[in-house]
Amino acid sequence: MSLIETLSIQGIRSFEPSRPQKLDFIRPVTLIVGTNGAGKTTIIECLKYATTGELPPGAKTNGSFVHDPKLTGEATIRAKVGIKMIDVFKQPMMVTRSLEATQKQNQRSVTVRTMDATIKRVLPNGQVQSLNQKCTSIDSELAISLGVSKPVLEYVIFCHQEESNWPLMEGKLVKQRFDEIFASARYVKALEEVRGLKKIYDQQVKSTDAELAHLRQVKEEADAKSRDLAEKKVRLSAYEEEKRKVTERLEPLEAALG
Ligand SMILES: Nc1ncnc2c1ncn2[C@@H]1O[C@H](COP(=O)(O)OP(=O)(O)OP(=O)(O)O)[C@@H](O)[C@H]1O
Repeated sequence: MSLIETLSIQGIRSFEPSRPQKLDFIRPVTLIVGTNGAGKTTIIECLKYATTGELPPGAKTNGSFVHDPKLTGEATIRAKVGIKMIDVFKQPMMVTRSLEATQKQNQRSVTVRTMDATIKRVLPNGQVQSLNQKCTSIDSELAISLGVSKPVLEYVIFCHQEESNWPLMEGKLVKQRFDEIFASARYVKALEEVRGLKKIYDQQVKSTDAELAHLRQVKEEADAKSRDLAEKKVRLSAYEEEKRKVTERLEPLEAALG
């Protein structure tokens, strides 16, 4: 089992951009309590963002996930979310994702860019391994390290409160999400591939059967011909024997005739 030990948040919603704030998660369970607007949802959103790379609903378009640049009077706010965890292989690792929100002059909207995502691992030999999104898929690496797939993290464990009713949504979407959660899409794909291969092999069997029938007929003809040849050879050797006997009788007669 993997375990998230700490979460560090900087410059996300009401979490200040000038320094990171750290939360320690305790075992067996950590309760997050606070008044309205205290930042409970933000903590879950940060956990979801750190583990899946997915921003909360609407955050890409209205930029509200990052601390509002208008509140500090700065054009750009750099935000960072990090988790320290123990992976399924019992190795410690750290995940950091950073974002940047820019408030353009004379524009109300804020543009948000994902800047970087890194994983740092302490290997069993004590060496520190560092991976970033330029050299690997951080989301896939994390799913392996956490031992939980991205759809389970996104739709079940860190499901956003605004999306918690998704099982009651339109049937097509519910099926799509269940397929993702149970990873059935790859089985459907594999099944499609197996069906395609079966079609190809069925056609090959059909044409091989037709060829076999033709070859059987050719073999029967060849067998008949070889039987005919053997008969003819027997008759030929009988004729040759008869010819030899006739020649034997003819020779003294020819000699007598002179
Ligand atoms: N872009 C932003 N910049 C700065 N502060 C923000 C930004 N977006 C939201 N906030 C503030 O961050 C806080 C977000 O709180 P959050 O929704 O996480 O609280 P909560 O504890 O889950 O509240 P509730 O119990 O009402 O669900 C609010 O106080 C909100 O005013």
